[in-house]
Amino acid sequence: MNRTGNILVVDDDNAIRTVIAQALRRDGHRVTTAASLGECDARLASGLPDVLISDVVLPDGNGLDMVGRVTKAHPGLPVIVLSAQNTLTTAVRSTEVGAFEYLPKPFDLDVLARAVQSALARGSAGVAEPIDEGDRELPLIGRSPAMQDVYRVIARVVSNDLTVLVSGESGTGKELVARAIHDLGPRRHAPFVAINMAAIPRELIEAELFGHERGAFTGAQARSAGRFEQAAGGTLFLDEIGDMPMEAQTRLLRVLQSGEFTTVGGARTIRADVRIVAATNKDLALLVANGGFREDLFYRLNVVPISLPALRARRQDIALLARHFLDRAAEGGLPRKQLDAPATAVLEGYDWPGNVRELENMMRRMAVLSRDDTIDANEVRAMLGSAATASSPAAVDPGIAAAVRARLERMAIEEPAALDDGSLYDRIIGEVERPLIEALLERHGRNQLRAARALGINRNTLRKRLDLLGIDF
Ligand SMILES: Nc1ncnc2c1ncn2[C@@H]1O[C@H](COP(=O)(O)OP(=O)(O)OP(=O)(O)O)[C@@H](O)[C@H]1O
Repeated sequence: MNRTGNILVVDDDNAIRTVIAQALRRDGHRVTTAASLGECDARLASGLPDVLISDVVLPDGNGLDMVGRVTKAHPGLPVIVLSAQNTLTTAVRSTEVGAFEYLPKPFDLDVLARAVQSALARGSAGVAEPIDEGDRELPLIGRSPAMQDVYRVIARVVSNDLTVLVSGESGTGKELVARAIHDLGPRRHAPFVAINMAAIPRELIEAELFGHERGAFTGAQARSAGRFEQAAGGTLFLDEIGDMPMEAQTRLLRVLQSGEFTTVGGARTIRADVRIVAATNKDLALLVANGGFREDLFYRLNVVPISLPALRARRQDIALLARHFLDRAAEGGLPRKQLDAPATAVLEGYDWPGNVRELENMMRRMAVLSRDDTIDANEVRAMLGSAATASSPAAVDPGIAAAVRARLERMAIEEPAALDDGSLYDRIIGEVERPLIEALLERHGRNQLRAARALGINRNTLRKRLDLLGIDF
């Protein structure tokens, strides 16, 4: 059954305030509103609501500072933060100041209604203690809805020790997420230690993880601390966990169950005081189904799953990331460069099989190689090679796209039957092909060999096309 309660909505945008208030009233809640921090303080002074909903940017100050004060003074009051500044900073700051929930704008009213329900259900049963916030730089760039989801999960796990399993294609930022979880949480003053299961010989993985005693195996000349010990108090990042050999999986599972581990070849048992973040670019559930990964270990690791989107699934972040990497290159002493709008469009149209890493590397190369301060679309296309032109809808000149659309519209009026008679492809391509070939012949002094080379077709093909299109040569 739905609970109802007193809700205070703080937002300086009249329309948003009204829409939220109406929706919540429809659900049976009693709603008061405030358009500023001053008004909010006045409402709070005359009585606490059951749930406070607040925007971040308010005309007389920052909503998050107010939320921090309110949650400190009234730890039982659940606060839902709304924000159009959709960064990891806002998501994490919201959690740190003790907010119950963070919703990036624009949000779905149903989602807000559900958040209000769980806030009422939680009531004073316990809201996260506010954490003191220093000025920490947050590394993850991206404002797409897919990244917002990632930020919300990160914000939820930073202050606890739940095991996180990050999955995503290579270069999507899995290690960066692991580091963010470490850097933002209470373990940040202890080490972050990474180990890549795919990069270490299989027979050495257990010794690397748990350490070994002198003489434990051939070549073990001295006692060596493993990564679990090195990461004590901090975070252990198990990269490419899908490549972990079975025996090591069994041992890892025992450690996760008992909270203790034994060094290889030694009787010493050591308490495992680490937070585990694992990552995989393989489908671990599939590996489990095929018998390549222990099911019980999978569940132990997959307590909080974070799935990172491929860059092509969040194209709206590409411009932001590209600028960020150019700025970083400039800070690192390389020439400062910027991208013009068509160049950005080409980047946005490319599929980025290597994800953010590929974009980062390319921006560094552009910073070095591009001649002008402003990088243009041709340079980007040249750098991306044929892949960009072939796969990228954004790489099509907008003028050509508009001309083709206009041609189709004219056809629809003048000869509508042609739209359905199966000749469309040849007709339209023919219309584009003719001026292209003519222009190139002209450019190369009617030298067919050179025109064919420039077109990337052989001379015989060019001749056939000239014949077919009835072009004089
Ligand atoms: N959202 C992001 N914002 C800024 N930089 C990013 C982001 N995602 C990834 N990067 C950068 O891209 C590069 C690759 O990221 P990372 O090493 O975390 O990827 P990964 O998924 O762990 O890759 P792999 O599976 O190949 O190990 C790094 O240099 C990282 O700093």
